[in-house]
Amino acid sequence: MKAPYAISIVGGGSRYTPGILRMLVAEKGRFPLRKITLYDNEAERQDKVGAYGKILFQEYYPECEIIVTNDAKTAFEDIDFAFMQIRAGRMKMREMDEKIALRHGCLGQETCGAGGFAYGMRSIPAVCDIIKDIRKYSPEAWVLNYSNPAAIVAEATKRIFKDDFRIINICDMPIGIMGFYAKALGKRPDEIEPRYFGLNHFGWFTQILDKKTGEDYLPRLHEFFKTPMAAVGDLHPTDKSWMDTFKFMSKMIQDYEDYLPNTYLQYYLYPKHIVEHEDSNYTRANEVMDGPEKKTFAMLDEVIAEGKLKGTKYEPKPDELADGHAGYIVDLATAIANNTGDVFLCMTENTGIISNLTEGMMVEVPCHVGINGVEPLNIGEIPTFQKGLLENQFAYEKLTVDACLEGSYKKAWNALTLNRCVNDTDVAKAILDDYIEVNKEYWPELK
Ligand SMILES: NC(=O)c1ccc[n+]([C@@H]2O[C@H](COP(=O)([O-])OP(=O)(O)OC[C@H]3O[C@@H](n4cnc5c(N)ncnc54)[C@H](O)[C@@H]3O)[C@@H](O)[C@H]2O)c1
Ligand SMILES: O=P(O)(O)OC[C@H]1O[C@H](O[C@H]2[C@H](O)[C@@H](O)[C@@H](O)O[C@@H]2CO)[C@H](O)[C@@H](O)[C@@H]1O
Ligand SMILES: [Mn+2]
Repeated sequence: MKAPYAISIVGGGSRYTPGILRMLVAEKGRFPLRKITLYDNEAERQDKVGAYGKILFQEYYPECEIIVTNDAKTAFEDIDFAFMQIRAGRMKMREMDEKIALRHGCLGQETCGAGGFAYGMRSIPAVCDIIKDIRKYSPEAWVLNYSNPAAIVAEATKRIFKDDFRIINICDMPIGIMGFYAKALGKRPDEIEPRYFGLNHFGWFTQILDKKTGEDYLPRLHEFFKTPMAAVGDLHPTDKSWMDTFKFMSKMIQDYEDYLPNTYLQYYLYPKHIVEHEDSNYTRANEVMDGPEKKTFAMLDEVIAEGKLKGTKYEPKPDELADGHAGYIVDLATAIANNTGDVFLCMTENTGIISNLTEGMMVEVPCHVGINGVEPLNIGEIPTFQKGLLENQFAYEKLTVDACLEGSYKKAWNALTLNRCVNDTDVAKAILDDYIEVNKEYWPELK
């Protein structure tokens, strides 16, 4: 692999793609491209993103070719990287995932609880079929996957693409939280580094280290975030449900003295509280469709109508690039291409990294990343409380992948019963049967 690189963005119609394109322009010095291909199984939205991308690259990256396609061969031939961010079933199925669970009195969430189970059952075949295509045309391309639910996708890709070290599953939540910690510390995000363990969307920060002095800021942050208002204010100005999520972090920190929790642990440690505060007629999927998604595509329409970016209100400005989502995946690709060994949180097989957890679990831990892939830092033994939670969550994730790959109704039922957000045999069956009804075109048949 040599610069300038060729990359494919899989799920090119994603609302995150414009941000990634802007980040690639900004990082062309460290990570130069010769070709970028947008690939999607739908045309309408991707064509808009593609038209925006062509204007952006015409003005800021003329040396890089940009192609928009629904054809796998065109998308995956002769590429060095695939950035994957598909949503199997799109937002309409996310809405179903969330509302069906709530109808049964259980958490409805994109990647957690019963919602995450339904989403995982769709994502496994969709993501794995695409990776098979990528491997057909570019056997050594790096596959950097954001497609959720990343924990379940990581467990499935580990099994189906054994030892394929160029498939890396990642999440931007810890980096989003770290951005928040940095503000509270009065530091830049790149001045601090996490020590962390867990499964994806189910983990804990154990240290927040100053990269220069090695000082651990976790105790200071623990004290700071015990004050509810400190956990939000202008530290994370975003929409209501994210503000609520970051506010709730204070409650978790007051209740749990050890470590700093990933925000997603709220769903597993306080499922009753969360369900009581959900609106089963208007869930996060509705908020996203009415909010960020609508805003992004309105922006694209305006830019396309204008036919330019320079001199308009949408002209990309360097200080407006603070996009954790785009930054993370571009930084990761840059670390691989330049063999930097920088530390990223990635999902990787537990080969003794966490000595008292099941071998093979796809744990999310700090890894040095370079041209030979991820090299995890050792974690050692973890406390019984976290071990108990993680082993149960892993059993749920493993059974979900088993159910999908084997077409097993029983294992799907077992998985849902095990999930801390369901935790009841009869409720699990009722939810499963409702999900089967609406997922016929996405799930394998379960017998
Ligand atoms: N890992 C993380 O931390 C993280 C962070 C943010 C978003 N995400 C994930 O990124 C993905 C994209 O999010 P979004 O809100 O932009 O979703 P979206 O609804 O815009 O979908 C993205 C694109 O995927 C395409 N797609 C769906 N199935 C496909 C298939 N089989 N082949 C090719 N394309 C397909 C859709 O047509 C759509 O254009 C989701 O899975 C989301 O959960 C992950
Ligand atoms: O509810 P959504 O669709 O807005 O977000 C779901 C995703 O949330 C996390 O990603 C966040 C990120 O952590 C945050 O810092 C900011 O960048 O927004 C992102 C997307 O909204 C989570 O990591 C993803 O897995 C979820 O898909
Ligand atoms: Mn995530």
